[in-house]
Amino acid sequence: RQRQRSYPLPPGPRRLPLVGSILDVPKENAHLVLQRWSRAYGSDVLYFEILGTHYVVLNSCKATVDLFERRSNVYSDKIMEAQTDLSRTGWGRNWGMMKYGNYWREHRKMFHQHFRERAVPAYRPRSTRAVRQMLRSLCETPERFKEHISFLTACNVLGTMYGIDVKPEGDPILGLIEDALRIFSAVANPGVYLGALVRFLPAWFPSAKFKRDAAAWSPMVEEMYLRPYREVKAAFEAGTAPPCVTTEILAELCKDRTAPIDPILEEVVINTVGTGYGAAVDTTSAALESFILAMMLFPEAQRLAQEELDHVLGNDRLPEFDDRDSLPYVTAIMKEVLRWRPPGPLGVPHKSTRADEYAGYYIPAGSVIIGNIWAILHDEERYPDAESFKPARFLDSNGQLCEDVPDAMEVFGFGRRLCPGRYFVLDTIWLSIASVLTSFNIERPVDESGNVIEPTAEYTSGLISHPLPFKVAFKRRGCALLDM
Ligand code: HEM
Repeated sequence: RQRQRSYPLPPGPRRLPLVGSILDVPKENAHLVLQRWSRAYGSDVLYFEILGTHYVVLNSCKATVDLFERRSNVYSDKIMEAQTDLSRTGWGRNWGMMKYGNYWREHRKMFHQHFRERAVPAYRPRSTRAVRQMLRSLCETPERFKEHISFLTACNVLGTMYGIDVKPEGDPILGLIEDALRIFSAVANPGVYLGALVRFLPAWFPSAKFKRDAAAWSPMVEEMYLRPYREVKAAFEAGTAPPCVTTEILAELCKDRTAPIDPILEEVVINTVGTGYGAAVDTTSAALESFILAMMLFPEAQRLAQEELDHVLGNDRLPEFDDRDSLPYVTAIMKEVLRWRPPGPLGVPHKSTRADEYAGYYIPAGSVIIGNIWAILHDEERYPDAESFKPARFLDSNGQLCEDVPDAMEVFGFGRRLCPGRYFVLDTIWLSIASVLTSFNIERPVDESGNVIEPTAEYTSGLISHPLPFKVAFKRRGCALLDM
């Protein structure tokens, strides 16, 4: 109370009695509106309130470093229990939304052991196979490129996590995941089911549709977590488990493979691997869809990357991970894709655990703290001409990756909750970009009358933002596919 008296709240939209800023909070493209508010109020820290819940938005890299990193003991909590009520939907197992503390730490430690920088090269052979499968599918049915991208990511992650070889058509596990992820993206959209609204409304109230939806969704999400785990565990007990992260974890935990696992620890295993693939599939697909869109919209960047690839590979083989150091422009394209259209423009909100003061403003305890990844990656001071697609911004005058420019890695979030899958996914995205550009020219398609079809280049709103459906022409190049 003392602090509250000494410092004002950060600036933000009008607040009405009881309901707060409910009328002004955007439901669509919230990242853009929050970025605009920052300019309008002349502050990189904003505040709004809905039905008594405090929201603080950080719109600059400096503010996110100052709070999420330098004061991580206060700003590493998540909002699931208190605001979004995700646990009602079955997504309570998602440790990316879990309360900061020892239980979350156990998940993070287990995951980190298998996805730290030095661990991920072990997964590269599988990723390479998955990327090559995607190239074959793109040759056969290029118009279904979105499905091929989803299949690549699902195949790669499910294979790595559970050793599952998913079927290209009608795989029941894939269907289950897609349904569960659709639920997650919808309910976790900060603009749709703003938690405070949900919590205080009775179930029959039209806006409380969430509560009814949640009850129906819960068994489906639970099944998504349990079914693949149980399959691997049964195979592990029978001594036939495929090599994968789950098998490795089980082997670490059980000296004797038929010995029972401590039930609390087993829950941690189920959540750790299950959340991993949930967190990976949609984000990776969104990034690769944006890559395809960018190549169509910015042909010069595509041409320069292909020149580099042809020079290094001689146009007679596909790229390998070992080629990475010789292909800096391809790496720059990857960074620019993630910067230009970050898959999660508002990241995953954190929560403050005590009252604080920052930049002369009061931040109430229990505030939802949103790091606006979009605003940071479109900050004109750090990325001049930010809306343009310019991979060269990451390169020095010799065309090498430059250490001194911001590297857009805020796309993976902040502080102690920073995405632990980043090394793994950067591998997948890099190899996909290098392989697709080696094998195809990506062009705007033409209709039957020969007119070029322009994409809308618009995006969905939600926790993960995808380009709206668009058409594209993949034209095969050279003999690069011969050794597939
Ligand atoms: C381009 C792809 C990806 C993007 C843009 C991305 C982005 C993010 C972001 C923004 C967060 C929240 C960070 C925060 O709270 O500040 C996060 C968390 C997380 N990500 Fe990723 N991610 C990607 C891929 C992956 C992959 C492939 C995996 C797994 C293999 C993964 C696993 C996780 C997990 C488990 C968390 C929760 C971490 C925690 O709360 O401690 N992500 N990711």
